Amino acid sequence: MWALRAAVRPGPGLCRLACGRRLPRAAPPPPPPLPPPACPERALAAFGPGGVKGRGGEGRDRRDDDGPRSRAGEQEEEDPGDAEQEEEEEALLRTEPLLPLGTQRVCLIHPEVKRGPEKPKLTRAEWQVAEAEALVHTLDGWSVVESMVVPSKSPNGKLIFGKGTLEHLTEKIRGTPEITAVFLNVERLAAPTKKELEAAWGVQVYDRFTVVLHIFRCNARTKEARLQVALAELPLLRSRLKASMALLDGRGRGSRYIMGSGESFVQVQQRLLKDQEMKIRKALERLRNKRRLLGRQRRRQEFPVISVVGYTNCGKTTLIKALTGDDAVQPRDQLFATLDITAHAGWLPSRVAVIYMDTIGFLSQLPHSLIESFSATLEDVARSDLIVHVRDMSHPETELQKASVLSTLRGLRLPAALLDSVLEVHNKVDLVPGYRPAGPQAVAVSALLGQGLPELKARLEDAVLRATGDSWLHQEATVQDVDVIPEAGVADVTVVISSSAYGRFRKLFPENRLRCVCTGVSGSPARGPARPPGVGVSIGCFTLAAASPRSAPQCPATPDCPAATHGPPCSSGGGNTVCH
Ligand SMILES: Nc1nc2c(ncn2[C@@H]2O[C@H](COP(=O)(O)OP(=O)(O)OP(=O)(O)O)[C@@H](O)[C@H]2O)c(=O)[nH]1
Ligand SMILES: [Mg+2]
Repeated sequence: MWALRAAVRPGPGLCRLACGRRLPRAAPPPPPPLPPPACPERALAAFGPGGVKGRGGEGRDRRDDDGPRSRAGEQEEEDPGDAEQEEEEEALLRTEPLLPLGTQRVCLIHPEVKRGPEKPKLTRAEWQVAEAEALVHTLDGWSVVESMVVPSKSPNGKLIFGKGTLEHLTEKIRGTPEITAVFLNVERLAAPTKKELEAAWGVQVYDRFTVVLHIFRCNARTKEARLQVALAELPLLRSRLKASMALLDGRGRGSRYIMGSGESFVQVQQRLLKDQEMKIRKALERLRNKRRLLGRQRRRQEFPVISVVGYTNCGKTTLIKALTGDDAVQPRDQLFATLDITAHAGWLPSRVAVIYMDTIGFLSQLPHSLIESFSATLEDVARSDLIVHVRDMSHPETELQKASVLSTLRGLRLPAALLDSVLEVHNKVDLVPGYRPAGPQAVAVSALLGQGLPELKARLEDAVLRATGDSWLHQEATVQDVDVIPEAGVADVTVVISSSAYGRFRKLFPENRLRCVCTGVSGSPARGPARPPGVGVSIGCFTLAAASPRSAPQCPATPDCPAATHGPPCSSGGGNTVCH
C-alpha cells in the first residue's frame, strides 16, 4: 500500500507549532522539485463510493464516473452480492426530466420585498436577478428574454402579487409571444399558486426549487448524489400529486377505490411515494456507511485532508486543479458544476502529501430539502483536517456569499477547532486590480492564472502541520535523518529524543502508524556508529499503512517499544535506548 513519504517541513517555524493529534510524517530537508505522487490513485482508493477523482475531470454527461476513478466503486461492482442492490438503486432514480428539454425562452420575474422582516439583507435585487439569470443559463438551451423586478409584499406566500401587478404581468407575458416559460425567483411555489399563474399567463411557471433541482439532477453523477436528488424531488412529486388530487376531486373521481383494494388512486400514489422515500433513505444509508468506512480507512492512512468549500462558481475546482496540477480536472463556468465530493492528491512544499476535497458549492436560499439531502455529503468536511474557504472577490455580493457559506458551515456542526482554523482564500484577484486582503488571515490568489499559489501552499502547510501535530518531533526532539523507502511506502525518521519525551510521544500518539525499532543503547549501539552517551533515543518512525503497530511483537528489551521486524533487536541501558 502506498503511504506518505515525508511530512515535516524543516525550519525554525516548526518549533512554534503546537502538538496535535496525529503522527508526524517527516520529510527530508531541502525539498527537491516535487514530483507528482507516485501512485495517487492508490492513495485515493480510500475514498468513498464514487467520491474519488484521481485524475479525471467532470462532465455532466458522464454518468459512469462512479467507475474508473473510484477504486472503491470498482470493488463494489466486482462484488456479485451488490449487483441486485445496484439494480434496486437504479430503479429508484427517475429518468424523466423535471423541466422540458430543448429551447426555452424565459421571462425572469424577481419579486422584490422593499421593507419589513422579509426584506433580504446584504443583497440587492439586481444581484439576485443576476444569480437567477446564471441559474437559467446553466440549463442547456435556456435563455432569458426578459428580466423584471416586481414589488411584492410576500414572495413566499399564496398571493405573491397584488391585483394590479398581476394584471400588468399577465398583459406583458401574454403580449410577448417569444416567452415560452416563466422563472419566478421564489424558493417554492405552492401548487395552487403555480396553477393559477400558469392559467393566467398561458406558459409553464417554475420556481427556484425546480430549477436548482433540475441542475442538480443534470450534474449529479455518483449514485449517492443522484439518490440525494431523488430524495429532494419527493416534495415536488407530492405537491404535483396534491394538485392532481384537487383536479380529480373537482371532477368527483378522487376517492374512487382501485379494484376493491380499499385504497383510492391518490392513496395508492401517496403510499408508493412513501415506499419510494423509505427505499431511497435506506439505499443512501447503505452508501453512506460505505463512505464512512472508507473515510476511516483514509484516516488510518493518515493523509491530511483539506476540504475546499465556498459559494458556487467561486473557483474551488480551479484552485484544486492549480494546487494539484491535475489537468484532467475540469472547472466550468456554471453554477453547481461540482455536485459530488471528490478527492484529489496534491503535495505541499515540504513534500507533505495531502488530499484536497472538492465540494458542492453553496447558494443563498438553497431550497431546504436540497440542503437536507446533501448535508450528509458534507460529513466529509467535518472530518477534514483543514477547511479552505474560497471566495470570489470579484463578485459584487462577495460578503453575502461569505455570510451564506459561514452559516452553512455552522449548520454542519463542525468541531470548534476546525471552524476556528478556516483559511480564507481570496480568489479571482486578477479581476480586481490592486486587490489586497484586509487582514493577514486571508491569502489572495488567482487560481486561474496561478498567482499567489506559493504563499497559499506555505500557509496550507503551516495550517496542516498545526492541525495534525506533525511538528511534534521537531518541537520535542532533534530530527537527524529521514530515510524514505518508497517501495515500502514508509519513511524512517531518526531523531534524538530524551526518554521522558519519548514516553510522552508514545502517550500522545497511541494510535499512530509509528513503529519504533530499537537497536541499542546510545553510546554502545548495537548497530551504526557510536553516539555520544546521554544524547537520548533515536526512533525509527515507520509512517502509515506499511507498519502495523498493533500486530508487532513486543520488543524484549524495551517493553514500550514494539520490536523490529527487521534489524537487530533493541536494547537499553543507562536510561537511554537507541532505536532505528
Ligand atoms: N478570472 C478568473 N476566473 C476564475 C478564477 N478561478 C476560477 N475562475 C473561473 O470561474 C469559473 C468557475 O470556476 P470553478 O472552479 O468551476 O468554480 P467552482 O467553485 O468549482 O464552481 P461549482 O463547482 O459550480 O460550485 C470558471 O469559469 C473558472 O475559469 C480566477 O482566479 N480568475
Ligand atoms: Mg466545482
